Amino acid sequence: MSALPSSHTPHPSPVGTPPLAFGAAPAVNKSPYSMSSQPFLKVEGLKRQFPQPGNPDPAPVFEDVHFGIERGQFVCVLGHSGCGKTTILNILAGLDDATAGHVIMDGREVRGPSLDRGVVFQGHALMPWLSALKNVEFAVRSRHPDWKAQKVREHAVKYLELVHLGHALDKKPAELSGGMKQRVGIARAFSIEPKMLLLDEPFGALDALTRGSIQDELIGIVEATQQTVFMITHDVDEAILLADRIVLMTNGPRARIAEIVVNPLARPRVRETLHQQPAFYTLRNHLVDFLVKRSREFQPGPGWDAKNPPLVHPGQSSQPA
Ligand SMILES: Nc1ncnc2c1ncn2[C@@H]1O[C@H](COP(=O)(O)OP(=O)(O)OP(=O)(O)O)[C@@H](O)[C@H]1O
Repeated sequence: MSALPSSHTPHPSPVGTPPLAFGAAPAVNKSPYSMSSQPFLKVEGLKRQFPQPGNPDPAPVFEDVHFGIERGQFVCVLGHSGCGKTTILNILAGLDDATAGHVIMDGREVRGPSLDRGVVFQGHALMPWLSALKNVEFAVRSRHPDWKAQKVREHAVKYLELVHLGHALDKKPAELSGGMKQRVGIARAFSIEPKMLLLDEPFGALDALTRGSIQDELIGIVEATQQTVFMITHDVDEAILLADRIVLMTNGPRARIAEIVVNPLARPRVRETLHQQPAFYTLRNHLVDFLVKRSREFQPGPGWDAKNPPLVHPGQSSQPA
C-alpha cells in the first residue's frame, strides 16, 4: 500500500472532473521523444490474477506492467484479445483492483472510481429513459452539484454540439443510431472535463464511415482541450491516426509490455492524407509485424527491462523509455 494520498472520491461514477476549463490548456509536454521520471500517470508493476475455483494461483493475465503517460498525451494500447487491455483500463478507472502494483495519477494513488477519470466503453452505457441532453446533464450535475440548471444545460449543449448532436438533444437512446449513441457517450465523458479520458474500443461496433467521422471529431476535441487519453483499440490505423505513443502488449497469460512505439507522424493529422507521409508505412508495418508475429513469440532480449520498456522509433534504433 502506497503512502501517497488516494485519488478515491466518494462519487460512485467514474465520469470525470475538470482540472482545466475547456479551451484553457495547461502546459503540455507533447514531445514524443521524452518521458519525465514523474509522468502525469504512472503505472508501476501492475499484475492481475483471477483466482478460479480449485485454482487459487493461476497464471496472471499480465504482470510486471510499467508505463507512464504525460499530461496531454494520447496513448493507445494494442494487443491480442485476452492480453488484459480492458482489465488494465478498469484498474486505471478504479473499477478493478490490481493483484500487485499501483497506478499514480497526478501524484495520487488510484484506489477507486473518481470524477477525475472519464470512461467511454464500446457499449454506450446511456440511461435509456433520458434524452441525449439529460444524459449529459446528469454527468455535468454530478460534477458540478452547485451549478444552476441553465448553466448545466449550456455546458451539456456545448459538448453535444462539439460532436454534432445539437439537432438531437431531445432524442432518447432508442431513437439514436449506434454512432450517435457513442457521440453522446463521448460528449458526456468530455463534459465533466476529466483529468484523464479512458476509452475502451469506443468505435469498435461502428461502420467504417461513422467511425471515421467520430475519429475526426475526437481529434478535434482532444486538440482543443489537450485531453490526456488512454485508449484501447484493435485497429492499427486508428492507433496511427490518434496516438502519440502506442503501447504493444504481448499475448496473455503473463502478458507484458514488449515496447512502446513513438508515432512520428506530425499533427494535425488528416485521415485521408496520412498514408502519404513517408513514415506511415514504416510505422504501420512495424505494428502489424508485432501483432502477427512478435506478440506471441516475444522473448525479452538482453537489456530488456520490464520497468523501462524500450521506446521504439520505427525505422530507427530503439532506446529505453
Ligand atoms: N472478472 C474476471 N474474472 C475472471 N477472469 C477475468 C475477469 N475479467 C477478465 N478476465 C480474464 O482476463 C483475461 C483478459 O481479459 P480482458 O478483457 O482484460 O482482455 P482484453 O485484452 O481486453 O481482450 P479483448 O481484446 O478481447 O477485449 C481474459 O482471459 C478474461 O477471461
